[in-house]
Amino acid sequence: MVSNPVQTGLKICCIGAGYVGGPTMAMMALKCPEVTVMIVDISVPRIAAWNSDELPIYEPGLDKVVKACRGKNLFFSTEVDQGIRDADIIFVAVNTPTKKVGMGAGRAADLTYWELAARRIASVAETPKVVVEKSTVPIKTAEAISAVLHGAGKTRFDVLSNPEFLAEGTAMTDLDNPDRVLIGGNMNESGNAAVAKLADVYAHWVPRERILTTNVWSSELSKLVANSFLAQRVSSINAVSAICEASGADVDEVARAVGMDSRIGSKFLKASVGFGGSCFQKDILNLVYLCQSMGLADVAEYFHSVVTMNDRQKERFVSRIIHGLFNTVTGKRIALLGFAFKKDTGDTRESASIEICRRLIEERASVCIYDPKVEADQIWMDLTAATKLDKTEVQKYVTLCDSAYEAALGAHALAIATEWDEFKTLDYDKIQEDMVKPSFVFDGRNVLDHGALRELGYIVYAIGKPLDPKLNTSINC
Ligand SMILES: NC(=O)C1=CN([C@@H]2O[C@H](COP(=O)(O)OP(=O)(O)OC[C@H]3O[C@@H](n4cnc5c(N)ncnc54)[C@H](O)[C@@H]3O)[C@@H](O)[C@H]2O)C=CC1
Ligand SMILES: O=C(O)[C@H]1O[C@H](OP(=O)(O)OP(=O)(O)OC[C@H]2O[C@@H](n3ccc(=O)[nH]c3=O)[C@H](O)[C@@H]2O)[C@H](O)[C@@H](O)[C@@H]1O
Repeated sequence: MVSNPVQTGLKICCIGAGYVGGPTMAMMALKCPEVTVMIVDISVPRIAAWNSDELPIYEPGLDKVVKACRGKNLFFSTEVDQGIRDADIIFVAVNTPTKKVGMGAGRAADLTYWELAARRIASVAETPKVVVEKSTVPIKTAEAISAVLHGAGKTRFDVLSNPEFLAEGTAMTDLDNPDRVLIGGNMNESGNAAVAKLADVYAHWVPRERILTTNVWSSELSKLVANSFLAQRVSSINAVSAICEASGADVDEVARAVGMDSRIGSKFLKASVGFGGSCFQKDILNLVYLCQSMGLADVAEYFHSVVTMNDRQKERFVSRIIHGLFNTVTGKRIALLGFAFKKDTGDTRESASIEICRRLIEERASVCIYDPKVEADQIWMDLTAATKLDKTEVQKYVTLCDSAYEAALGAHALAIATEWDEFKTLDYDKIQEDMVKPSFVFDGRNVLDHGALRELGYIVYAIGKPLDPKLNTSINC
C-alpha cells in the first residue's frame, strides 16, 4: 500500500454514470475511503438503477464494490449542479459517440454531451476546480473545453486529460491493477499542481512508477492510438485467418508462433467474427478524421483499413454460413449464440452479432438468438436500428430464446458469435438430436472442440482453421 497524501475531505464528482463513470468511481471510492465520490447523471432511470440492487450494467466484481461503498463515500445522484458545486475534482465521463450528421458525420467524435457538461460546470461552479477528461476525445479537446469553462469568467479551472483504458468484462481487475494511469496537464505551475493532485488520488493503490504524466495533447492522442493499435492487431489476425482458410494453415498455431516473439506478444491475437464494442471503431474513425483534417490522407487511409478489414470479417462469416448451407439460408433456422460484443458483459454496442443478424434477416433466414446477459429490449432496439424495419417486421425473422438448447431446436446451424464460457460445455450430442441434418456449426470465436463435434457428426466451420472437407467451399470467402 502506498502512502496516502490526499487531503482529507477531498470531494470528487463524476459527470456520467455509464460503463466508465460507474466502475472507475466505485474503485476510487473503495481505495480512497476519506474521499467523497459523487456520480451524477441526467438519466433518472440510470441513477435509480445505480441506487438499487440491480445495477444498470453487468460487470464482474462491480456489485460487491458498489455495495461496499454506496451510502458511505460513494453516492449516485441526478443533482448535477450540486455535485459540481461541491467538488474539488470533476471527472467528465459522458458519451462521445461518432457524429451522425453534419461536418465529419460518420467519423468525427460528437462532443455535444461533453460541451453541455462543460457549460453546466462553467455556469454553476463558484470555486476553482480541476476538470478531468475521462471520456475519449479528439486531440485539443481540453483546449476547447478550457475556453468554454473560462468563458463564464466566474472562477479558475485546470483541465486535465486522464483517459481510461479499462476493458469491459474485466473492468474491475483492470482498474484495481492498471498497466498505467495516464495524466496529461498544462506545463505550467497550476497545471503541474492539478496533475499532482490527481496523481495523489491514484497513488492510493497504483504504484507511482505506473502513473505517467505528460502534456495534454500527448495524453489525448495516446488513448486514440492505444485503441487503434489494439484493433489493428485484431484486424491483422483476422486478415491472417482468411489466408489460413485459403491455405490450410491454422490461425491459432500461427498466433501462438508469432505471439511468442516478445517483441510482438501474445495478447489480442485471437481471430474472431470481428471486433465490436463502443470504442474501437469510433476511436479509429475519430483518428482517421483527425488525420484527414490535418492533410494526412495516407495516414488516415492506413488506419481506416483496420475498420474495412473488420467489416470484411463479419461479411466473411455470414458468407461462410450462406455458402455452407448450400448457398441459401432463406427460411432456414439458425441459432445465433451470443449477442454481446464479448463475453462477461451485457453490452451490445457495435457487436458483430448485430451485423451478422442484419445480414441473415436480409437473406430471409429465421434467426433464434440466445445470450445469457443481454436484455431482450436491447436486442430489439439494435435490430430495428440496424435493419430499419419496425419490431413486428423484425419479429417475422427473429426469435429470442432462453437457452442455447431452445435456440437450437429445429435449427440447420449453430453460429457462435460471442465466446461465453457456457457455450463450451453444452451437450452438443443432445443438441444435434433436435437439429436438422446435416447439422452445421459455425464457430466465430474458436471456442469449441471441433474434432469432438465432427465425431458427433456435425459439419464444422471455424474461423481461420483448415476447412472441413464436407463444407461447401466452392466459393472462397
Ligand atoms: N465503455 C468503455 O469500456 C470505455 C469507454 N471509454 C470512453 O468513456 C466515455 C464514456 O463511455 P461509456 O461510459 O461507455 O458511455 P455510457 O453511454 O455508458 O455513459 C455515459 C453517461 O453520460 C451521461 N451523460 C451524457 N451527457 C450528460 C450530461 N451533460 N450530464 C450528465 N450526464 C450526462 C449519459 O446519460 C450516460 O449515462 C466515452 O468517451 C468512451 O469512449 C473509455 C474507456 C472504456
Ligand atoms: O476505450 C475503450 O472502450 C476500451 O476498448 C477496449 O476494451 P473493450 O472494447 O471493452 O474490450 P476488448 O477486450 O478490447 O475487446 C474489443 C473487441 O475485440 C474483440 N477481440 C479482442 C481481442 C482479440 O484477440 N480478438 C478479438 O476479436 C473482442 O471480442 C471485442 O469484440 C480496450 O481493450 C480498452 O483498453 C479500452 O479502454
